[in-house]
Amino acid sequence: MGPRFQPDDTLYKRRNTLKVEYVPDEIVGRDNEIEEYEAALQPVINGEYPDNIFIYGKTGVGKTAVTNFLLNELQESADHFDVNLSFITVNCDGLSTSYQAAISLVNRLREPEHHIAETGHPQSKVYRLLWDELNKLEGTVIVVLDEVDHITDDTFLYQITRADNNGYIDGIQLGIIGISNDSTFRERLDAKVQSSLCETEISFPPYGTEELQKVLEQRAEIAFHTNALDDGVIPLCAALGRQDGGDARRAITLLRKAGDLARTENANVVTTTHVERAQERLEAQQSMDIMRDLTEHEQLTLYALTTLAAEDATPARSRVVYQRYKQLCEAQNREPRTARRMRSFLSDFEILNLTHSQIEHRGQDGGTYREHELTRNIPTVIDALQTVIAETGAHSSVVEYLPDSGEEFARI
Ligand SMILES: Nc1ncnc2c1ncn2[C@@H]1O[C@H](COP(=O)(O)OP(=O)(O)OP(=O)(O)O)[C@@H](O)[C@H]1O
Repeated sequence: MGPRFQPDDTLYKRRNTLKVEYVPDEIVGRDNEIEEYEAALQPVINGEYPDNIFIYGKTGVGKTAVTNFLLNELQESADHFDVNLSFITVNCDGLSTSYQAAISLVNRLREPEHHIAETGHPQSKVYRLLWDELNKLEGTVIVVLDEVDHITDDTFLYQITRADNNGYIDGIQLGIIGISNDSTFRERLDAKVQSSLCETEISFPPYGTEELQKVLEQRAEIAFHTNALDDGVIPLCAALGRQDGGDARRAITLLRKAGDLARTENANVVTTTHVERAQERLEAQQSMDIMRDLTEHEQLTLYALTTLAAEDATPARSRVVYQRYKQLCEAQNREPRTARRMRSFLSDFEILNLTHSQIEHRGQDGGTYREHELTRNIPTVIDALQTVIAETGAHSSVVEYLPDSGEEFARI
């Protein structure tokens, strides 16, 4: 018998190009945004002071990909015209304060052996070190702050966007590019910071079906062999990607998952059925993540609705869900939230696509009420809620869905 794992290149030419880390050489379907962005960067090549730029849009709409692409092009043009340019990228994910952001930038500017510790310095020293490092550079310096909304206070942005005005830097032309997928971030900024960071603002809207199709076609050409995909595969991934918020990352992941399913089944081509099944799995995984991230009382509300579903008592009225929720809270010695609050959880579930609700009319008296049901199957929800079920106890209706028929769980 030969080795268990055999190389398989029937479908894929370069599967890695469908991974999130892959940086495309070319950007498709973002012409307008690229045009605006290019205009904002043009001063660099003219030797003029660059504008600070603020890029915003939902997740997966190409903000980072376009930024990397244009900065590479800008660097090439700068080299060509002998313009002195350097750029530094800081991903602010994990940096929650201005202090951490300033230290992180200092360290990005220093060689690893000269990095400073992440804590223990007076704030004034950190900024002094930052200005020292920046002043060692020459020409135009662009600092890219990706996921800038993770920095929760304005000090760092205030300092860095005003460094020149305040006389802290000298001899360099500093431009800041802030990137964010939080639509409320800009409004939360102090007015002064807002006006200096957002000198040029570029919005990246969600991708439409046609644009997603272009992105997917470009990627499929490098990732798959010719004829590895059935004709309907890319249009379907694009249409589903559009429905899921016009997110290119998700559309590309869907294509990869469909390819993987086809490969596992030793199929010679990827078909639309593979895409549909891959979509189902992605949705299940996504809702699983969402449910696990809910707060304790949200989980208890969902648990309550699930027990009703397991008793075949859904769609259930908010009032009925509340009774069950209270019972579960009591079992856990938790003070229940008000009925109104619990109803707001139920509305949120609908937005998250975990439940569906509809308004029913009471008949003669003309009143209305709302009824709720799960959109996910019971075993999936129970699986996601296992921690809260372990803490609360297993309601008799769901015992059969628990591992080992709930042997390990206290009963309610
Ligand atoms: N126009 C495009 N052409 C080719 N690939 C693209 C394009 N737009 C996005 N992508 C790809 O989709 C994925 C997500 O894009 P990107 O990281 O730029 O999104 P983003 O808007 O920065 O999202 P986030 O806010 O979540 O960081 C990346 O793998 C990127 O290569």
